Amino acid sequence: MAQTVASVKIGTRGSKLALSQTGQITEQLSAVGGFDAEIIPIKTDGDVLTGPLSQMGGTGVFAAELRSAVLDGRVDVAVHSLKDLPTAAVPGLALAAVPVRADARDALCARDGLKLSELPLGATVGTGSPRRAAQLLAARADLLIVDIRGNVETRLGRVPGLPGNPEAAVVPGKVADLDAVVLAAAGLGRIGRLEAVTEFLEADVMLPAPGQGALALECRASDTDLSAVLGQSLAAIDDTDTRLAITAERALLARLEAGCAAPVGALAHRKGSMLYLETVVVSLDGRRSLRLKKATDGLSVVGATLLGIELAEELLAGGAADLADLGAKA
Ligand SMILES: NCc1[nH]cc(CCC(=O)O)c1CC(=O)O
Repeated sequence: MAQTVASVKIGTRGSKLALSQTGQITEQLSAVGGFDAEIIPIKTDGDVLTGPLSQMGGTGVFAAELRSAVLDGRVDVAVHSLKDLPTAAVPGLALAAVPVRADARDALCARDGLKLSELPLGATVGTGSPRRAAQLLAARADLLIVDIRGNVETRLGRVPGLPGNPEAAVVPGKVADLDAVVLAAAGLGRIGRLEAVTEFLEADVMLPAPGQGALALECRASDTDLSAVLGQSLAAIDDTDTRLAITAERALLARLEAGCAAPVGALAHRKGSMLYLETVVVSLDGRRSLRLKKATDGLSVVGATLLGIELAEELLAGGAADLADLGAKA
């Protein structure tokens, strides 16, 4: 490289959350140095279309356009939220880095500082996620789940009085009509809205989506020019434990052939010489669930993958497919 500084194009969705996480990652990559970085927002169908997520072809819409931008050279690297990245491998793309995971938990953001157990009978809780809805109903059958979508701030805006919400008068026509919403703690942290959280939901109440809280950097698999410039930086931000955990979670999801709307939670973590994976499948009404946990001492990508596949097969043997439509996209 001698004295030349190459410019690396980093692709991201254009939402505030995506821009903020991409900005943070770009700073970490640049700290290792040797290149200039340019952040390029890519519009995705998920950003443009409105209406229920379930009618837009699933979460894959968020990732597909970013992925084609990498493949056709509009950008060199894409920064994805890992939980929005379909598990099927895309020829020509490589998972270049998985940075250390942020808080994987879901978080309740309720009016008046209320916790889940303190919400009044029949309280309204907003979420567009069947996984969150089913687990909320499993904990509190009386809740009224309201299907909402939109970006993180729009969702927070549905709950009156949350710290950081704009004054009601500033957003005419927007009603704060819900008792609570549930969002990923990681996303709230990345846009500086953690003070809206009234309760972090632990794994026994709500298991997160596979990959939640983690990011993925994807680049062209055969781009040797890029790896010469960026290889060291990518290696520096890659986190082995996070890679193992998300590998197990995603192998489970892939083996279940679970669609984006499947009420499946999964969370893995390494502790000492073991990798643990916990999973739950819940019927949409929250009445029936199957929860399993398994560990391996195979601390490798292969070991993690096998752990995910084996736990998925135990779920299927236990009747997971009778509890819920695992392939559900709607
Ligand atoms: N489905 C949207 C989405 N994709 C990634 C995050 C942020 C958290 C993360 O990186 O896992 C969110 C928002 C949310 O679920 O609250």
